[in-house]
Amino acid sequence: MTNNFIKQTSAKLLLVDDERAFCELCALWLEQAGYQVVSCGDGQQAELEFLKAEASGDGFDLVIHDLALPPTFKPEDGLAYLKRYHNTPVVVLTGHDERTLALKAIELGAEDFIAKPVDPDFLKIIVQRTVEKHRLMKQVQDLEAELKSNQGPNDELGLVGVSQGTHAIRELITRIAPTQVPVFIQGPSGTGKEIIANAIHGLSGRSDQAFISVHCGAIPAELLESELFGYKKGAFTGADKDRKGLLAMADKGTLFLDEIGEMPLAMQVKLLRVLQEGSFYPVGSRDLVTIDVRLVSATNRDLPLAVQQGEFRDDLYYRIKGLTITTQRLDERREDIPPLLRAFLDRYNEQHNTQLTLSPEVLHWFNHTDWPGNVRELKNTLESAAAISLGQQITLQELALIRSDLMQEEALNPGSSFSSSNGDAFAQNADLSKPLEEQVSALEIQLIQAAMAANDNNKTRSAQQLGITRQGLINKINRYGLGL
Ligand SMILES: Nc1ncnc2c1ncn2[C@@H]1O[C@H](COP(=O)(O)OP(=O)(O)OP(=O)(O)O)[C@@H](O)[C@H]1O
Repeated sequence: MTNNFIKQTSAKLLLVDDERAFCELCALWLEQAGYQVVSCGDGQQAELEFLKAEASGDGFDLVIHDLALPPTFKPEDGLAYLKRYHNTPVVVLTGHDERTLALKAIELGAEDFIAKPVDPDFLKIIVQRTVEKHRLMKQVQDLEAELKSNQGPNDELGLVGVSQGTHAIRELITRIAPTQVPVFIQGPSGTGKEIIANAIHGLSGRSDQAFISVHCGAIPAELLESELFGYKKGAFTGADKDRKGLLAMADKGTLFLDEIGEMPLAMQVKLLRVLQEGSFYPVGSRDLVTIDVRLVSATNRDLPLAVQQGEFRDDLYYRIKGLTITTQRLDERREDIPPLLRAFLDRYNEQHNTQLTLSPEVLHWFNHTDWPGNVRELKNTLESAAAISLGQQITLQELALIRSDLMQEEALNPGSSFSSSNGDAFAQNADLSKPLEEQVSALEIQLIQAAMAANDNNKTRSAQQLGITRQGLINKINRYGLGL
């Protein structure tokens, strides 16, 4: 109630009417109702005031606009002003017999109309209703935007994250995907290189064709050639029928050569030839196969160094290099951790038809632990914890069952990680001289602060974590005067 009152009374209004006495009277009524009012006698001056306020970041909440203004005093001309106040509601002032004009104004986007002579109570009601409606709409828009940005653009790219690095990669993907330029992705293991390759394919003109992923390091060297090129029946012992290779399968689509740094030198020569000529012979065949593939390759090795050391062919490196995308270790972009957790937990809940959340301590631990295995390790840890969790909320004790480092930390520093979630510890620390209500409030404050700290002060996520509504959380923050 108090909040509403403060908001309402601090609204800023632009009043545009050339009748000075009327303007002054209206302004007086509105100021008495607690509004800030700026009055203008003509449309041009009003537009100037409007733009000035917008530019200063303190725009108007509502424009009240007469339509018969100088120089023409024609209401039809006044209608032209309406579209200048984009995103700000306008209430028009009309003569008492100007019903058609009022309807036209509404059609053009005006929020409402007030017929002259103006009744002060009616004016205040219309102003209050319009201002409040737009504030609510704005709040909804802000919340939606906040929700989106908290999750990180978890769009069709599937690349979750809010860090500058992740944003830049997303931008590169959208720009390079529609072209035919080869893309080379380098970065540590588990940082999303395959997701990036997939996203490039998904946004390219080849998206309805195959995306063939070849794990060059996982296929034994002696099999790599037949896997890539395919073979003809009888080409070698065991080749009892013709078999199409991965290169041919990728025709018209995207070929993703993962761990290309592991490709044996002999195979590198053959691959280079295919990339240069766009054709090859399957093993044991004389029939030339022509292919058209978009090449995306990835490695966690330092490929230029491998080139220097003679372990990777420089001509192949320059052929595949095209545009280079470099992914960062998760520890270098820790702000991606909360949105990644959110996305993985949402996915887990959807797949398992559960509604698991993370306790504030668990979230805190995830945010402050080192992740040498990067996003893959984070995801596996979260999914394992979710799988063994018995309640609605994953607790630190459950996490400790699958993370020996957490156990050790607790053994070395008893009570450190578990204190606020361990019932026994809490009971031992309880101060029975204080009333229950006071202690419950103290615990509530602790949990709110922990959730807010673990969620980078994001109220929506903290509320989700605590299992309450966002408004509920805000009420508690205000009630306890936490000023978060
Ligand atoms: N930004 C991200 N958004 C969502 N999921 C991600 C992100 N980064 C990585 N992952 C997930 O982490 C796991 C590992 O990602 P991926 O296989 O793409 O990494 P990689 O860099 O190719 O690893 P490697 O070098 O070991 O092949 C996958 O389950 C992937 O879905």
